Amino acid sequence: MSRSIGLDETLTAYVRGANREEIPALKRCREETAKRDDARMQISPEQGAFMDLIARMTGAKTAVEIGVYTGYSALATARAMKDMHGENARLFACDVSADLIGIAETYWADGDVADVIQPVIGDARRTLAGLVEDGLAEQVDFMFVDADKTGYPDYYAAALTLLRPGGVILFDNVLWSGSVANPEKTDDDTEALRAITAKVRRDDRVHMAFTAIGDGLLMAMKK
Ligand SMILES: C[S@@+](CC[C@H](N)C(=O)[O-])C[C@H]1O[C@@H](n2cnc3c(N)ncnc32)[C@H](O)[C@@H]1O
Repeated sequence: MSRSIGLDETLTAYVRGANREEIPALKRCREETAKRDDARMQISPEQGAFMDLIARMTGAKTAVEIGVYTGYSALATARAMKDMHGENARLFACDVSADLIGIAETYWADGDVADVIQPVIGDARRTLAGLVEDGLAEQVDFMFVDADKTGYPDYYAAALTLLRPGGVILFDNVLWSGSVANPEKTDDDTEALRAITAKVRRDDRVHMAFTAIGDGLLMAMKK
């Protein structure tokens, strides 16, 4: 599991203690995922709390997540959505890995949100195009992008079609552990993250904020 960039252990503990306790299914997802070698892919509990609130602030009834991993962020989001809209909420949870979706589904069942999460296995570029074909243009309230960094520009283009006016998109990892501010880092992922930040910054179709929550969270609201 990740911790917010720049915070030491003491401040991280304070931030976690200042937030409300996770529901048991989120706690189990976090604790069991921590035993995996790739656990740093998971968002932090404070980012989960933040996403819960953004979902509530946008009144999210229809949402899309790209990059599920073991299901923590989708569970946090779907729980807020189901509290507001009951079984009418729908979160499309996209990942290339059927194995990971299978793990996530155990936590979603535990958190009583399996009925409002529709897992979609495959490359998210195709999944998003499919959602547009299925008539979801301008129907989506909230999107969270936390997958392959070089895909972010494509996900943003699709998001501008899918989001309703006032809908919000969050891009995770836009600080990339600080690499984006290091001119010596020119790998594809770092360059893609710089590019999406620059693109959103100059895009008149959205309001935006670049924040240092987690590993950097770029937020945009469609006008
Ligand atoms: C950083 S993890 C997501 C963490 C997750 N949001 C959480 O809360 O724990 C990134 C995920 O993106 C998935 N992924 C990578 N490339 C993808 C693609 N092109 N389409 C869909 N999912 C992808 C990976 O399989 C992985 O599970």
